[in-house]
Amino acid sequence: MKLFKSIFYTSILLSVFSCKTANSNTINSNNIASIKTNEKKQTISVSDTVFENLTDHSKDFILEMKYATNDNFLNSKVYDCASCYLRIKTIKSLIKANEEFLKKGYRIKLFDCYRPLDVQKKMWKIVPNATYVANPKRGSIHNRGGAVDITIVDKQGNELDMGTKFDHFGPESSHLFTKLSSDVIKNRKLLKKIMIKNGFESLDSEWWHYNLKDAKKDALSNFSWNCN
Ligand SMILES: C[C@@H](N)C(=O)N[C@H](C)C(=O)O
Ligand SMILES: [Zn+2]
Repeated sequence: MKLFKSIFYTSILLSVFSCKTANSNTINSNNIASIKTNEKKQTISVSDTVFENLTDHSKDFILEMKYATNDNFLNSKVYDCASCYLRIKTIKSLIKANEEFLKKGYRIKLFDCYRPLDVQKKMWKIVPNATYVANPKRGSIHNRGGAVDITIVDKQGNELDMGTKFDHFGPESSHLFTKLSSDVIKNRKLLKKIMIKNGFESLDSEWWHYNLKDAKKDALSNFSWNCN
């Protein structure tokens, strides 16, 4: 009888324990897995479209945000402060491109990043020419957080010779313009090659402008970033 009782209670204990273990394992593994999956899904979709400050992700860029100064074709400071906001997917591709430049002893200098739609309208009033300024009715990829205006600098911070200044609205700025020194052609080619390799496309008329390929369908924005 004693033996029977001890077998009976032991089997009850074992079954409760195994049931709990199996149950909690199943629940835990399912829940954790699904929560993680959900979190992962959310992280991927949110992080790729959200706007963030480039310098929160990398300090390896040089910023010379021209529209935060009076030294631009508007002759007016149209940004409150010099920050480079972009969608995270643009930041990711830009960092990869910059890593390639760094390996070669160069880095990217930025002249412009995300640009509010109202600033695009101001630009269009001054230069209503879609070769050089995107029509705000359609919007620029800058307004979608997917375009950058850039050049390359060496270890001393000297800009490589690209043949014209940034925002020179003339044929000499075009990738198709050939009456340029071999150095200029080489420098433009280097910029283009690395940017295209990392998910960007060039604009024929402006050697400095690059659009993230995967940004055309993103929404136009008009927010101004916080300067504090
Ligand atoms: C204004 C110039 N820096 C520029 O970015 N032009 C392109 C075409 C744009 O406005 O998208
Ligand atoms: Zn541009």
